Parts: sequence; structure tokens; C-alpha cells
Amino acid sequence: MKVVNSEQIKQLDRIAIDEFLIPGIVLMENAGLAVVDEVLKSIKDKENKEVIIVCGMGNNGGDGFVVARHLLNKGIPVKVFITGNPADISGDARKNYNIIHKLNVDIHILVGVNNLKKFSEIIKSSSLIVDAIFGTGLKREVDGLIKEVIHIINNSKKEVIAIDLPSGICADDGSVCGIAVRATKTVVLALLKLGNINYPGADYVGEMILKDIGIPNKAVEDMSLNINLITNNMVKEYMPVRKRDTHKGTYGKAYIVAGSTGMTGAAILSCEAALRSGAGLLKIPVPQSLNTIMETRLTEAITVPLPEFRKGVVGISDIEKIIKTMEESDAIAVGPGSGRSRELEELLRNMLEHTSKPIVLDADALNALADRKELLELIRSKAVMTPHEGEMARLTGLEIDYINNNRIEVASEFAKKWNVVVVLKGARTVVAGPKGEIYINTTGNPGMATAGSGDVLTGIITGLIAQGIKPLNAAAVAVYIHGASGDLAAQKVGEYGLLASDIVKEIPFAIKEIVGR
Ligand SMILES: NC(=O)C1=CN([C@@H]2O[C@H](COP(=O)(O)OP(=O)(O)OC[C@H]3O[C@@H](n4cnc5c(N)ncnc54)[C@H](OP(=O)(O)O)[C@@H]3O)[C@@H](O)[C@H]2O)[C@@H](O)CC1
Ligand SMILES: Nc1ncnc2c1ncn2[C@@H]1O[C@H](COP(=O)(O)OP(=O)(O)O)[C@@H](O)[C@H]1O
Ligand SMILES: [K+]
Repeated sequence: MKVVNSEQIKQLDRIAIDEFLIPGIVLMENAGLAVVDEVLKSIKDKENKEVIIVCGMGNNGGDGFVVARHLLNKGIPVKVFITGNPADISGDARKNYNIIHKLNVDIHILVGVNNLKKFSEIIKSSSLIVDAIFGTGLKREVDGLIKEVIHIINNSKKEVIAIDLPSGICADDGSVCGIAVRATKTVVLALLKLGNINYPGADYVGEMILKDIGIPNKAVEDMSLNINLITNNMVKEYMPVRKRDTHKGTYGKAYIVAGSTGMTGAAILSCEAALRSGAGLLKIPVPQSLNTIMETRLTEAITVPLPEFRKGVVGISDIEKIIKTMEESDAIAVGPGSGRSRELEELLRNMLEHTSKPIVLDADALNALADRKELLELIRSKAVMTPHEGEMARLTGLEIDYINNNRIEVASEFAKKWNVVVVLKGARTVVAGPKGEIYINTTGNPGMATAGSGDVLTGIITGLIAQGIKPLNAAAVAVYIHGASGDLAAQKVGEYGLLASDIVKEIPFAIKEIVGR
């Protein structure tokens, strides 16, 4: 599903109007009608049906005027509040204002303190508020009278239906521009905006309903939009069908280089997650002294004991064996719980130099790359890097705050620069491909902010690549499954006590629920 920023929706709007000759007022009519549907649903069982519509001076306000007209026609009592001088309304919004003016709709103009008091009183006795102050045209901090208006709306505790975006949320990144309406429901028009799904905006939208307003699909296709929301359908499309006449070799061999003394758990979580995601076979190189514990904990994996660099850390004295196993595999991962050492850097250098196989780089492998940036040059192709913002900061030298405020741009620039797939983890994980492809994930919950959760993700990505899914798609599908597994786990144990191992246990059930098998 496509996601747009304010510039892209403006451009799409222009294409629909100028190239496909759909009058803007028709789109506005469709937008208003889409909102009316939702308003009627909401007030259906209410005795008091009075609807307050708060309109701004742009097209979002224009949508609000259309809503007013149709509600009036259905006998619903409506009051319209306008946040400025109606003389300043122009274009299609002006036409719709003129119509409701002619129809003698009860229109109030919001100016001055007394006026706000009246507004506050009137909404107390209403049933529902429609927020049509700002949509994608919000440009600067909200202040003055409109700030007060939004404050009153939020304090009213009334049900609020926002048109397109809760007013005050920036369409481009979900930031709050001073203050924003806390909506119960947001009717999103035509396409999802980044502001609807990115935090903190996502916390303000309430229930999100996406409505068609008649923009031709062809116009959307012609724009080759690059930002996508990962959906159930995408996962269904890419998860391989398990045909009857197959065997474990069909589903690929994974090779996970992970774990060291004190961090065997990371290896176990990654390995179990890869197997629970459907990989046919899994091998793990193990420092000799840890072999017994790994064998005891990993029933289904094959451990490959190797000489140690120091106790509990895989050495590279038998690098040929590592390279051979690596090349016999379909997907490789390196890093979870590997520990930071010169030896790991050398191991990684050898792996990157010798492999032609897709490789997932996580945790200590990312630290090694941050410490020795020249190793990044060795990544030739098909690598998936899974940094959280801290690891991304070390890799790029950027401030964490900057990364968090520009997650898509940072992930995408890095992916393009190094020709890799980047999974920038967090509350809205961004998956970026080397050609500018972007996938955003909305599954998952804060219970997943727990030790080992990222190791599970690495296992899922590796397991999916082993099954033949291309790295970019595997990364996108994996973050969705990872989040969905975390959501199932949270349903059972809540968010506080959720452990990474709870996420692993839910992987098969999440896949079954999404894929249906
Ligand atoms: N895309 C589509 O296909 C369709 C889109 N449609 C709808 O149009 C919406 C976009 O409309 P839009 O572009 O007119 O912008 P909108 O959100 O109404 O805001 C602009 C107004 O707000 C003002 N303003 C801005 N910031 C401010 C601030 N901080 N404080 C105070 N004022 C501020 C700004 O004033 P200015 O900066 O110009 O002085 C201007 O007056 C979109 O979300 C959807 O609902 C549908 O009608 C059908 C088809
Ligand atoms: N609030 C949240 N909502 C959704 N997912 C989250 C949230 N917090 C963390 N996660 C997910 O949990 C994982 C944490 O990974 P990471 O920070 O690497 O943990 P660790 O290093 O302990 O394994 C990431 O996939 C991240 O996207
Ligand atoms: K709005």
C-alpha cells in the first residue's frame, strides 16, 4: 500500500485535475461524502445527533463545508465554525462555503476570547466534532486562536472525526506542529500520508479509515511512488507456498554466526527464529567450549564446533571451514551476541570478501563495521543491515535525534550509498532498498523493546532469505512477521513481562494467521 508526503499528494491532485480532467470540486465532493459516511455511522445510535464542524481556510475546510451540506440534507443538526474570515477562503472551498451560506447553515466565525467561550459551551452539548482545520497544507507551528480552538476540542472529551489528518500533525513526518487534535477516527483521503503512520502522529489519528475519493489508479501508478506500507497481503504474496512434494532442502540452508560467552542467548534466539520462520536447515559455528550448551538448547540446529580465539569466542584459524559452510548455505547472518573483538572484525572481513551469498549483518557485526568503515567497501551485494538508531549513529556519525527525526531519509541514503538493504529498527521500522525503495512497518508494540528482540528479527530475515525470498522483500516481510509475533505475545503476556523468547514462540502462529497456512 502506497504512502505519500504532502508534496506527492499535491502533485497527484494536480495530475488528477489537469491531466485526467477530474474537476477539483468533484474530488472535494467525494472527500466530503466519504466523511459523511463515517459521521453517520458514529451518530447512528446516539440520541443527540448535533455535529460541530470546525473548518480552516483551505481545502480541508472545504471538505468540512461539503460534510455540513450533506448532513443538513439528512436532517442532522450541524453548526460550522470557521477559524478565520470567510472572505479569505478561495477556490473550491469558497464555492462550497457559498453553498452552505446560501442554505443558511448555522455558521460561526471564531475570533476573540468571548467567541471561544461560546465555542466551548456549544461543543459541550454536541454529539460529535468534525476536525476540518488543516490537512496536508499545514505549514508552520499552530499558535494563537487556532491553538486555543484545538485545546478546547481536545479537552471536550467528545468523539472527533478528523478529515485526512488530525489538524496540527505534519503530513510529511507525523510531528506535532505546536498542538494537534486528538481524533477518535481519521478519515484518510485517497492515500495514506506519512503523518498518519509515523509517531507521534500515529498516536493522534485514532481509528484510521482510508477512503477512495476518485483519483484514478492510473494517476497513482504514473507517479511511481516509492514509499510503501507493509501489509498482510504483501506477506502473503512473498511467503513461499509449501508444496506437498518437497523436502527440507527446498526451504534452504541458513548459517548463523552468533553467540559468545555471556551471549549464547542471542544465538539461540536468532537460530530458533530462523527455524520457526520456515528455514529447512540451520548450521551454527560454535566456539568449542560452548558446543555443549548450544547442542542442549538448540535441538533442531546443527552445531559446528570450531577452534576458539579466546574462550567462548569463535576464532578464524579454521576460516576455510567457515567459508565452505557459508558457501553451502542459502542465507548467512553474522553478529547477534558475537561480542566485540578484533577477531570478529577479521572473521567478518573474510566472510565479506569470500561470500557471494545474501548476508544479514546485525549487532556486533554492525559495531565492527562502524569501527572499521573500510569493511563497508567489501560489501558487494545482497546484504541486509539491521541497525537500531544507536547502531545507525555509530555507522554514520549522525546524531541519534537527527536519525529519529529523519528515519526514512537516513535509512534510504545509507542503503543507496552502500548498495545494501537497511532495516532501521524502532517503533516504526523502516526498510530501505538500494534503489530508493521504502517499506514502513506498523506491527509490533513497546513490549518488544526488550533484550534479544532484535536477535529474533535477524533470525526471521535469515530464515526467509534461506527460503528464497529476495533480501529486500525478506526484510520487509520479516519485520512485519516479527511485529505481528510480538503483538500475539503481548496479547498473552502483556507488554511488561514480554520476553524475546515469547516472540519466537509466536512466529508460527503469526505466520499462520497472516498467510492462512
Ligand atoms: N489531495 C487531494 O486530492 C484532495 C485534497 N483535499 C483536501 O485538501 C486538503 C489540503 O488542502 P490545502 O492544500 O488547501 O491545505 P489545508 O490543509 O486545508 O491547509 C491550508 C490552509 O491552512 C493555512 N495554514 C497552514 N498552516 C497554518 C498554521 N500553522 N496556522 C494557521 N494557518 C495555517 C493556510 O494558510 P496560508 O499559509 O496559505 O496563509 C491555508 O489557508 C487535504 O488534506 C484534503 O483534506 C480534498 O478537498 C479533495 C482532494
Ligand atoms: N515500541 C516498539 N514498537 C514496535 N517495535 C518495537 C518497539 N520497540 C522495539 N521494537 C522492535 O524490537 C526490536 C528491538 O531490537 P534491538 O534494539 O536490536 O534489540 P536487541 O539488541 O536487544 O536485540 C526491533 O526490531 C524493534 O523494531
Ligand atoms: K483535519
